[in-house]
Amino acid sequence: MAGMAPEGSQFDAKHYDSKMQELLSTGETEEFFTSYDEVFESFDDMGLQENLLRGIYAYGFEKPSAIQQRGIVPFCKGLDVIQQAQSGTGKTATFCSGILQQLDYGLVECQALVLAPTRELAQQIEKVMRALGDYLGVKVHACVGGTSVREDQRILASGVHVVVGTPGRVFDMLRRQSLRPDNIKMFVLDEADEMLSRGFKDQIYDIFQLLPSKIQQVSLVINYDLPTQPENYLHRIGRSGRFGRKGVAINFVTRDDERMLFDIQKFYNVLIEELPANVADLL
Ligand SMILES: Nc1ncnc2c1ncn2[C@@H]1O[C@H](COP(=O)(O)OP(=O)(O)OP(=O)(O)O)[C@@H](O)[C@H]1O
Repeated sequence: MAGMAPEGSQFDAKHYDSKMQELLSTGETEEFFTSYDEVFESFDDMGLQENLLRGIYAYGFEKPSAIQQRGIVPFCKGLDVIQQAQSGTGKTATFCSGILQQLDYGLVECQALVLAPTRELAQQIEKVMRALGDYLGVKVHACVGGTSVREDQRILASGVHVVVGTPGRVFDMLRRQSLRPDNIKMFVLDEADEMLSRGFKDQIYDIFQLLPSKIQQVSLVINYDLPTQPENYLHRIGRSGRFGRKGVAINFVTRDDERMLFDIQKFYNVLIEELPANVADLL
């Protein structure tokens, strides 16, 4: 997991900061920041599988939302992605589509793991994944606390492509080897800010330790304000990426944030591309 110390089970902020300073001073930030500016105004233009498109349209979506226009394609290209968007802007469907596009349906093994902070949210994501992937025949299961462990084990043993869950139960399933991590290649941390501040940090770290080392990560951080100090921007978006790996950050900002956005661009000497004027019009 990003930014976590290789040894020990705690995020080591000091180690992280010194690594960041090192990275910034060598000027090798290009590898780290990739401004992804491609916008796809229709689902049809994204190169998605026919049966995924059918699922998307059958679910009632006609036009992708702002985050979907920018977030689905980089995910499908296998990039590590960080997506920041306000609540209700369509981020769930963004990562669900990205996962559904990339699954190997001939292999009924868990290939994508999504972690969410609450049982309700995990179950909601499961429903969206199942609906969008209806024509693809996706097998998805929600592994959450408060449900029968036996039943979870039975469903996992019968074979699934995607597991959506809360950290405690997911770790339990991995520990019991009911959930085999060998084929997991995509990892999504939904509401990453919430999860990392809720005391899930150690559990997430423990889970991540059990996953294969080459894995695509997506962290979705919602309702994220810009930091009050430009120096902290990299800290925030960088925390979910790995050193030397490429990623994409999409920021939703208001007029009040313009000054800070300007300072951030100046501080890092990067250009953050503009976002659409009105998200609501796109939904
Ligand atoms: N392209 C779209 N067209 C129409 N409706 C959409 C589209 N994308 C998402 N929606 C709908 O908008 C609502 C919010 O979407 P979603 O749950 O993905 O957003 P979210 O950012 O994950 O929200 P939250 O943070 O509240 O969970 C849902 O009812 C979803 O079905």
